[in-house]
Amino acid sequence: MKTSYPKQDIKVLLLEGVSQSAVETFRQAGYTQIEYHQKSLPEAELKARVAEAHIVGIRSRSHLTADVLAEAKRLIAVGCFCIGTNQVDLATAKKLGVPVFNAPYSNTRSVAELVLAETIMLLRGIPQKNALCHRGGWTKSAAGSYEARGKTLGVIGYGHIGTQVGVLAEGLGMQVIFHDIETKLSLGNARAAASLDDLLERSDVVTLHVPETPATQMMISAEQLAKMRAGSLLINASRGTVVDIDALASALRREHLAGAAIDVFPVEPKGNDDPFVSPLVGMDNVILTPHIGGSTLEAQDNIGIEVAAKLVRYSDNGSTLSAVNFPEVSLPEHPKSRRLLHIHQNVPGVLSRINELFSAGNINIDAQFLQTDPQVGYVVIDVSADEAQANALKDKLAAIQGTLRTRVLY
Ligand SMILES: NC(=O)c1ccc[n+]([C@@H]2O[C@H](COP(=O)([O-])OP(=O)(O)OC[C@H]3O[C@@H](n4cnc5c(N)ncnc54)[C@H](O)[C@@H]3O)[C@@H](O)[C@H]2O)c1
Ligand SMILES: O=C(O)CC[C@@H](O)C(=O)O
Repeated sequence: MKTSYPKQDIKVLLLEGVSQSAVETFRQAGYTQIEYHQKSLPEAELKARVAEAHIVGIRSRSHLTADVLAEAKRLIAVGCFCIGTNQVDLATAKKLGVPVFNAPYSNTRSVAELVLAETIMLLRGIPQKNALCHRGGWTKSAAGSYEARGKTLGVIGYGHIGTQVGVLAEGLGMQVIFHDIETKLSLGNARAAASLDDLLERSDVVTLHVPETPATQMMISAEQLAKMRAGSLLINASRGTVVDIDALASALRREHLAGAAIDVFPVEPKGNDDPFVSPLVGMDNVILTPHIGGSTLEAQDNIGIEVAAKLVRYSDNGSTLSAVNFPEVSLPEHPKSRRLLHIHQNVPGVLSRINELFSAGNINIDAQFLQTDPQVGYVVIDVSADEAQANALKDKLAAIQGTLRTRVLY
């Protein structure tokens, strides 16, 4: 059956070197117009490219702000080929009728493994020993070197990654305590700390696994660092805005903290050719990594398939299951019907005007799916109609006041 919007007309823009598995997933689904960039784009170019695109795929460096999204007149959906979605103005995307998808679990294990490795390295003082050996030095000594066994790991943000870190750390014989804003089921022998301060005061190693939100901005500042135990260690593989990096540098210089492992920074280079600047550069007891917590081939390959498949499913079938900013519907295929999508502001009267259109046109509705949230309504209507009727209906649907987006899928 011919669609009103053939796949070969749908432009897919993929940025930041997302895995080739994403490209392959789009190709296998019949999408041919795929523009691929290894890097993020400067804002003016990003706006120009997004203005042409129907589907945009990014990682953590491309910021889809309200300004950028204002250019995105044709945009159907956004894919974040990662876990974090803080780089997209989700509320604006929703107001524009654009669902945003991500891969909420695909790199969880990769981050957890790195954090576990860093915990051991930091406890043994390996970063500074390694640095000294590279300079021709030799510090064969047990001073400042500890086993992980029996030490307390404080996990801040006990979600997918935090729980995995906790489980792996228990395997090493560590005691795990955690702090979260939600009540969480403890895995293994992990226990909730009484408060963030309680966690900071009791932990030998503190690891951060919170999302970037207004509440987590600078949640570890001078005051919190001062509450950490003398000689303790900090790991941040969450978001750069969560830690006051100058205060951390100062705590390390004063040797209040014995070391740190930092993967994410308040300002990160736009690409691999840009310089990296941080007050932590040159500190031998700090492991610095270029935001690669989730960058393993396994994770990137899985993320490419998962997010591309979600975008294809939405574009082909209308399903929004697991969208992070949008009413979720999981739709069956009705190949004998025509499928129309209507995304609208959730204000009284829109649905009745939609239904009036079908009854006035004497069009039989085979199935109808509706999901709303306080701002947006998403209705999918399967009808017995020919192509011309479906396209005429689409135009009438588009004229209903409050309409954000409408399409004929097939
Ligand atoms: N370094 C990397 O490459 C990398 C890779 C993946 C994810 N991340 C980051 O890690 C974050 C966590 O990932 P996840 O999959 O575990 O997310 P998640 O949503 O499963 O878990 C986050 C947890 O943090 C808790 N939380 C939120 N606000 C909090 C607050 N103010 N105080 C305490 N707890 C709070 C939530 O309740 C939740 O349990 C992501 O949002 C992303 O920013 C980084
Ligand atoms: O791949 C990226 O750029 C981001 C990785 C990580 O921070 C995530 O949110 O999944």
